[in-house]
Amino acid sequence: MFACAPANHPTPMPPPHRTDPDTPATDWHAQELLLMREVMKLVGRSLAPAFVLREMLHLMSELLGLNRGRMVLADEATPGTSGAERTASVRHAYGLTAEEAARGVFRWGEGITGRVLASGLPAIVQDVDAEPLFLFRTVARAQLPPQTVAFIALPIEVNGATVGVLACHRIRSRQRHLNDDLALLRILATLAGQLLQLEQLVAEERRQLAARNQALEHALDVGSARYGLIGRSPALLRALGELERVSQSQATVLLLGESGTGKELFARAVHLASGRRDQPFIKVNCSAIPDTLFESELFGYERGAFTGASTARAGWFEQANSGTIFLDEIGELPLAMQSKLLRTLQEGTLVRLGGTREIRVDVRLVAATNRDLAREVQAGGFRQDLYYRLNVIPIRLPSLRERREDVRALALHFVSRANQAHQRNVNLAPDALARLEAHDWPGNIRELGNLIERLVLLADHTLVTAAALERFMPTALDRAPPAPASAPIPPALPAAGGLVRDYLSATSHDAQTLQDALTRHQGNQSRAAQSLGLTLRQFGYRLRKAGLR
Ligand SMILES: Nc1ncnc2c1ncn2[C@@H]1O[C@H](COP(=O)(O)OP(=O)(O)OP(=O)(O)O)[C@@H](O)[C@H]1O
Repeated sequence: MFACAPANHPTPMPPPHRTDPDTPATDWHAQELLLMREVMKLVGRSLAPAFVLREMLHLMSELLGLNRGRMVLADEATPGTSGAERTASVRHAYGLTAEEAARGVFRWGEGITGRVLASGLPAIVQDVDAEPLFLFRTVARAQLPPQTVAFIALPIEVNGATVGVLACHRIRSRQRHLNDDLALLRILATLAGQLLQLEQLVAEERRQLAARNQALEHALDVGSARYGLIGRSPALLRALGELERVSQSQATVLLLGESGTGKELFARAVHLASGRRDQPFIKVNCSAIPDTLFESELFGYERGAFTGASTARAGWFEQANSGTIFLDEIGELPLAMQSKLLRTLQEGTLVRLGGTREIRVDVRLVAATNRDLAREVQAGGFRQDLYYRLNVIPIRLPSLRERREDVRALALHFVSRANQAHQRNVNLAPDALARLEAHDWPGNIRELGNLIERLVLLADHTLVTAAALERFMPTALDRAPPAPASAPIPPALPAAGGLVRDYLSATSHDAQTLQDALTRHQGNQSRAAQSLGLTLRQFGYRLRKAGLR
């Protein structure tokens, strides 16, 4: 007979039977204590429920004759599964074959096990043969002893919800009271629930740690392994992949891309990813050096090479020895210097200005340009042989338009950088981030970085919404076309003695002119300086004087 009894009113049991197979002298109380002691020892040894629960079922059988014990636990509900469709399966068992355990799957409400799952109440079947609801699904009748077999099933609860069933068979007629079994099984079911709850907590904690770990790994990835390059767009990762493939070789890398796409950061990444990472990285902006100074800047000079050369000086190439030299805007290199550069690249030697001695240098060249060098070659402005030499490994850097997915990450990166620099606490609202993402960014990352810096300094509220952002967004007016990439360097700076610049008043340009030049060139200081006929250094000095930097 099947009975679903509330926890504190177990079904009354028949008196012990004479045909009890147990030894009359069995001290059940001692057996129970032994079982509890062993189970507690197991818990102390391992909190892994799989191990403890299986051993618990084993001890139930060995010490108390509660056979074919099993834990039937709720299966993960797939989204949209209704209550009635939920299932539970045998997860831990003792005395069942693998096939029997595999058959033990029950829907909520199905058979005795399903009813315990659905009601949360214990069930005692005094005689499985007399109970129409008994399914014999897991263990066929033929596999059970021929005597009258009882079945006990108790709910396992976690946080007040039924998550499974602890069940077993026993010969009904034994010396030992069924009520005693029920009382003990209750304790074991409670313990099982606590172990499962603990397992859930550990799994949740582990999930949180894994997520945190992933976030930290991501930060590390972004911060160091990926050389400070923010972004995960396929276009950026493709360029980065190409970079990493060639970084170990000594070949010259030519970085191609619009202004502000991160060519300098990439050049540093080539250096950092190579075996030269502990050696110098020297950056030379070719557009900031007047023609007359190129040779002495790049290759150095000997004492007395020109008026004012009172001591010898090593040029950038020598200073970059064993490391990497980054020639930015290489399209600006005058033809005469192109030949000298080619010779140094081919022969690995240089001669200082005013000297005769050949100096050996081991330098890896990374060059960058936003010009179409092939066209320059056709137009006669760039040496073909140097072009071929430089173009061994061209890497094209995507514009920000081509990797809008990165705009958010970049914007947040710049916000945090500017907040730190200016001790502010400005944040971007989701609609502001969406607005930034929708913009075309003709000035690329530099333009985005500059906008965020202005915003952090000037925003009225700490949370910047799309509406508040609007006044900072570049207008058509700001988008005066940048100076043509092939514009000649303005004929400012006639050099005395070929190498010493003329004096130019430090107040030669007012703040507004400097700011306008910067705006016209999307914050690119080299180009802004160039457009005013200043060197980068002169421009920087004037910016500082005008309080703009
Ligand atoms: N992927 C990136 N992650 C973070 N910051 C970036 C990234 N790319 C560029 N930047 C930042 O954007 C600004 C412009 O980058 P960079 O100076 O390297 O551009 P560029 O292509 O060399 O420009 P130009 O050709 O005008 O010299 C810099 O402040 C740089 O730190």
